[in-house]
Amino acid sequence: MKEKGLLIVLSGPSGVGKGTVRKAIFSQENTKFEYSISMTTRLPREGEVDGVDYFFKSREEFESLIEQGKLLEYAEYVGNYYGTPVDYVRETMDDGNDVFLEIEVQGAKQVRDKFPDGLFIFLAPPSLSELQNRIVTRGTESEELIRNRMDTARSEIEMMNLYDYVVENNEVATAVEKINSIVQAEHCRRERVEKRYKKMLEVE
Ligand SMILES: Nc1ncnc2c1ncn2[C@@H]1O[C@H](COP(=O)(O)OP(=O)(O)OP(=O)(O)O)[C@@H](O)[C@H]1O
Ligand SMILES: Nc1nc2c(ncn2[C@@H]2O[C@H](COP(=O)(O)O)[C@@H](O)[C@H]2O)c(=O)[nH]1
Repeated sequence: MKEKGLLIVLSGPSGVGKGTVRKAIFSQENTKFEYSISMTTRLPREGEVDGVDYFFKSREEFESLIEQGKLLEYAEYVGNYYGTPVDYVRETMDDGNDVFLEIEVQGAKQVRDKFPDGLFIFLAPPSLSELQNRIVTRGTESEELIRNRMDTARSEIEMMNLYDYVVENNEVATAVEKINSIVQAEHCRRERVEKRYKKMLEVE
């Protein structure tokens, strides 16, 4: 039987650099992860493409997906819904491929409840002032939304002790290297456990 893929969850406050780090990971030639494109009711930002950055949905469409049980997790974040399509995640893992989710903290908590053996990584900012500086510099949010996202960030940072790993995003390349090593180490750990388990079953 095929080994199941690993579920990798990258989470952290808005503006910390999750998208930047994820894009850097996926731009590596040897990346073997599959990225799960989320659904959202947020309007596309300039340059964002439906089916690439997100699947953009109306509130009615999103609520219907919730009712049909089509989402692995979802959250209402600063006035919009965001969620992960469950079929894509399960099918990809069943095919033996690792799935990479880039989601906010409430959603990560729901995934943890459903997939306790997933790999949960919290991307942390060097400081709150640098976090604010990054959201402001990105230039995509109004002043009010920046305030809301920063308020939410404080409570999100308090949740970082629930994660398997915390990676500080000081330099993008260093954060990417750390995440690669964490995933590699997790694969090795699982292989070792699997071998011991098979050996034990052979003996008895
Ligand atoms: N290590 C870094 N050093 C300096 N700037 C960074 C770093 N990582 C990301 N940034 C910048 O910070 C801003 C926010 O990054 P990004 O959009 O990737 O964050 P995010 O966590 O995905 O945000 P959101 O959750 O709102 O989607 C961008 O302008 C990005 O270029
Ligand atoms: N719970 C989920 N959160 C998600 C998902 N996809 C993205 N996100 C997170 O939402 C915030 C805001 O995103 P933005 O694109 O509007 O800046 C950010 O933290 C994303 O990581 C998802 O499927 N579920």
